[in-house]
Amino acid sequence: MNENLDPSSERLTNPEREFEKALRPQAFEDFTGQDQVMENLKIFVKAAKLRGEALDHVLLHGPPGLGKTTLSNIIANEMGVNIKVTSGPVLDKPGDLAGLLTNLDEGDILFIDEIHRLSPLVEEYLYSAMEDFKIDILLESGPNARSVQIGLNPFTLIGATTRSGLLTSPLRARFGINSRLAYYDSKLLTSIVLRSSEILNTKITDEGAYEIARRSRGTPRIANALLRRTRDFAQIKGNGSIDTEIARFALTALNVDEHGLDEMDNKILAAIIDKFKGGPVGLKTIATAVGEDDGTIEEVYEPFLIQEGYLMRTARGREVTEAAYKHLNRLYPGKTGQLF
Ligand SMILES: Nc1ncnc2c1ncn2[C@@H]1O[C@H](COP(=O)(O)OP(=O)(O)OP(=O)(O)O)[C@@H](O)[C@H]1O
Ligand SMILES: [Mg+2]
Repeated sequence: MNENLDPSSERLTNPEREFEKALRPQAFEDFTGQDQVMENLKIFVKAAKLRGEALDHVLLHGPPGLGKTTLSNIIANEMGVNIKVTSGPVLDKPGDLAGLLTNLDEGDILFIDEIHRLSPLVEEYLYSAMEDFKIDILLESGPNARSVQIGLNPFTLIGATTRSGLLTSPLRARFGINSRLAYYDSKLLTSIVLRSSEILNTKITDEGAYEIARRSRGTPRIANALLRRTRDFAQIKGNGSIDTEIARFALTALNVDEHGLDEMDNKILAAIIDKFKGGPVGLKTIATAVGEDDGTIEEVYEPFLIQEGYLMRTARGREVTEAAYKHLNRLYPGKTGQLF
């Protein structure tokens, strides 16, 4: 897969990160889509502000690039509070967390990205902080060591995860607000592409924007990345503005197919068909066959392939659908058990 189009933010290059920042919506009204989630959040934020209280803890989950980090920053802006950002793997001892928590002002937000990767020790430490706004701190060490409980300012924890299935139930239960972000449809992504083009000062036709949008795996981050690449093609191969023709040319050159599946999507489907007779086959086996991490396949690629009807998750493993055979121009052997 082209590394710049990788939907997972961990692998973004520096210019990509800068670009994301510039395009990131700052207020509720700039954020497109996720209507149900947004409607609720707006109410919760408004109510918390009216009462002059910290917002309840928020868990945001969903595939990479759909707006979890963006939304957390928007919530901080709308609440008019500070946001401190950290992530699960970075917090390796309770002490790290204590330092962050004791520095929060009333109502502030602590954003923990990849919250499914907290160590059990840190996670447990978080429980009383979230529930009672209290933590235990160890004073001195050795024989004189004793722990004292200190109170924290009421704060809001926002946790983001691409893998909510890996959260423990005690942690999950401590979030009052639990929002799942879904893939965006082409219409919403078209408006996101149009908005981004305006910020980037790039001319684009509605049809050109739609062409990029419908091939972006339902993901704003990918739509923006494809827009950026397409803009390069428009500058070098055209007159700088983007229309359908330039968009098609660029997307083909970037190995994004007609249906918006990228190289890894197609590799996964092809492996299941060609090596495992269409499945069912286990996730780990697929991962080995395509040379990708099984967690990444499960959290990044699979949800979209399932949503688009190319793949099914069954009790016996992953199976491709007839649509996958058609998509890859392979002869469909019929359903299992009805082989001719
Ligand atoms: N609803 C939206 N409207 C406009 N732009 C959006 C929207 N959601 C996301 N974006 C754009 O997509 C980019 C990626 O979003 P963001 O970083 O918030 O995703 P994420 O869910 O946190 O991903 P990850 O799981 O990889 O951390 C942002 O820079 C932003 O510009
Ligand atoms: Mg993020």
